[in-house]
Amino acid sequence: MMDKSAAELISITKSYGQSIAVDDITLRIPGTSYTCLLGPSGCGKSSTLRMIAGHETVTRGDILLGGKNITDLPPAGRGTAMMFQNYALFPHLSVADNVAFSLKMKGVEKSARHVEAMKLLELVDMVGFAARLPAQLSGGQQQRVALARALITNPSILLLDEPLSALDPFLRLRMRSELKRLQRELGISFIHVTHSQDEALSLADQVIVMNKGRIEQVGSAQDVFNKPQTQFVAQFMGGHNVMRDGQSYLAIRADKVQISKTSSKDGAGLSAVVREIEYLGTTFSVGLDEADATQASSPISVTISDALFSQEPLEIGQTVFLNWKPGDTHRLAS
Ligand SMILES: Nc1ncnc2c1ncn2[C@@H]1O[C@H](COP(=O)(O)OP(=O)(O)OP(=O)(O)O)[C@@H](O)[C@H]1O
Repeated sequence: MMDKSAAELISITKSYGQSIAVDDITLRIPGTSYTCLLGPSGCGKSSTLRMIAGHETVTRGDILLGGKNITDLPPAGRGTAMMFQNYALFPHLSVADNVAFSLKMKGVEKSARHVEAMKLLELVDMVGFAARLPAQLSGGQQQRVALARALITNPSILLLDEPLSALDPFLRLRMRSELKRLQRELGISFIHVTHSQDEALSLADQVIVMNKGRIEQVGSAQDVFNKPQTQFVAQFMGGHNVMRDGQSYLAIRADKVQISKTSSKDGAGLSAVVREIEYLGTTFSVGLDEADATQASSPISVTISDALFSQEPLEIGQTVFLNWKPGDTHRLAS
């Protein structure tokens, strides 16, 4: 039997008037998986999520969940639940009543919905806060309540729109592992929209990189980071240099480029001038310009360990030679 939490988007397009926000995307979300939709602002990731949730109509295409076509179903009839960026809790309702809200709408009797709400609050470790109002909670606690409220409908897919962006960096890391734990424990699929590369890489079984309403690349976190297929993905994921090689482009990770102060005997190595040195704690990031570029070329970024840099410190303005193993380069499609 088909996994209830597997979804398919088939040739989905979303237009707002004349402008196309999502342009004919086709996508498979495996069951019981954590998927991140990643891309810059305006690339269409929220529109895609809202179409899956049923909060936005689909201009063209079909959405299947567990093999069933849900394209034209109302949000509550889809088997999806959504958690919003601002949590959207009702300020005048207690935590328990917020969590139980959708059961009330379904006509579930008071004591039964209270029992369910407490179960969900236990799942997110918030039982002790059941009687409080949202205003009496921290941002992280409000978020847990919002999660409990979304999960009480027993969805096959939980949709999360920038769920961590309102939290401070410390809490963000904690909630990140919490989300992953919940997804595993519940055995459903999470689809999480983010513009943060770190967030997507650390959470997702499947990363979907979007750009201008289209999908640039789909793959595991490691694939998308180590084997970017396009210039956009290499540059957006960061940590890579994109270099022209004849008619095409190559990507190479910043930590795979070696800097030496002298050229090797066979004269190999790209001559470059050090323009910037940034200390990042355990590593140094060195920015360089190609010394004899015939045309405008983008700066090259090299990451070296703290230990290596200390052995042979570099100076701004110094000319050095860059080398890398051919096997570490990666040809880009465009
Ligand atoms: N309700 C709307 N009416 C008109 N245009 C819209 C509407 N919602 C989104 N858009 C446009 O559609 C495009 C995609 O927006 P969307 O919110 O899906 O992108 P996003 O990748 O989620 O961006 P962000 O990270 O900034 O939220 C943008 O150009 C946006 O201005």
